[in-house]
Amino acid sequence: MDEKDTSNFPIGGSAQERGYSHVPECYVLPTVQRPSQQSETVNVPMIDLSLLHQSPLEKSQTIVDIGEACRRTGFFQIINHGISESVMDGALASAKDFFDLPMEGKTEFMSNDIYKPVRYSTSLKDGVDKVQFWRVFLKHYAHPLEDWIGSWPHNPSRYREEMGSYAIQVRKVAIELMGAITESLGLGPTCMHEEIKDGMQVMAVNCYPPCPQPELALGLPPHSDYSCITILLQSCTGLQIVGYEDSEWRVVPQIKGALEVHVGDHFEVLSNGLYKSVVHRVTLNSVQSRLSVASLHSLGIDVKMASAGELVNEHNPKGYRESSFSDFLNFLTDNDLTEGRSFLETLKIKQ
Ligand SMILES: O=C(O)CCC(=O)C(=O)O
Ligand SMILES: [Fe+2]
Repeated sequence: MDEKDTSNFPIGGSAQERGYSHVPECYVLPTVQRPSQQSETVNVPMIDLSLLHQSPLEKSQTIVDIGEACRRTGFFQIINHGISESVMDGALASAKDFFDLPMEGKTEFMSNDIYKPVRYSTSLKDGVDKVQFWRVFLKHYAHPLEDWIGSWPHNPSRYREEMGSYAIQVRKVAIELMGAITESLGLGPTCMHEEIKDGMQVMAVNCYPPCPQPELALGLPPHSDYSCITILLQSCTGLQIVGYEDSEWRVVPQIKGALEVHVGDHFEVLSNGLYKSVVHRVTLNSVQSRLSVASLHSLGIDVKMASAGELVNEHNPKGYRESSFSDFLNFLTDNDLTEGRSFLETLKIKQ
């Protein structure tokens, strides 16, 4: 997620250090938006990515399973994706070290300018009476890595190497998955291959501090990602997705070594609505900080995503306007996602 932010609250440190625990009323969400503390765990489809490299039969069944998951929930988990646990642990550990730096180490990246390719900011809103979304984040472009890594934090010293190594590996997985998804749509594995290969990778490195009353606040409000797909690495549970059939929020389980995959808005558009961009949110806990690294993959900044002609017909007429990543950024300058505005809704063509 990306968002415009109006906070001037000092970022970093524990909730207590920031003084939130003294004024608990200031972050309460309206009752209907508060997270239930008894949410069930979602039964997430699990895809073994190594099967894409096995027999033609196993490969084609895996592509069918991926398509089914994109259609039913817009969400699945992957195992045997080829990224080692040490690389994933390194990304989370270097993120933690960055957020743990004293304020002076982070201020140079602090910005609310959503067009900046590297920025550090917060969703902790310091309005007169609302501090509802407890997230600090570092966001940076990541592809081509050599163009951007020089502007990433140089402190902690491990950051560039460890986050960079994860960035390269997760992008490889994303490219393979995007090919499998276009194939599952009947568009072939090389559909938009060049545009995808030259596309953007934006990494949202998120930290959710412990919240003294997690039942009254959220880490991130409900949203879908603008991307084609997002691959998410998390340090502990907290992510929830909403069921299409019953609108219930359910907890995404944390499975060691697995990564989460979200269908984003741009693949809902490409599929002309056959696949669903998953609506998700982040809940908090009172005990530990939660870290996540969301890697968002899209076409080039000004390259428009349109619904595939093959998927538009009299039974399924064109449902979406075309748009690019920069259209999304322009949308954000006038709209606040934390107030429930949705980019995808603006793309829908009313029949
Ligand atoms: O922290 C998470 O689990 C989700 C992050 C997310 O949804 C985002 O950065 O868009
Ligand atoms: Fe997201």
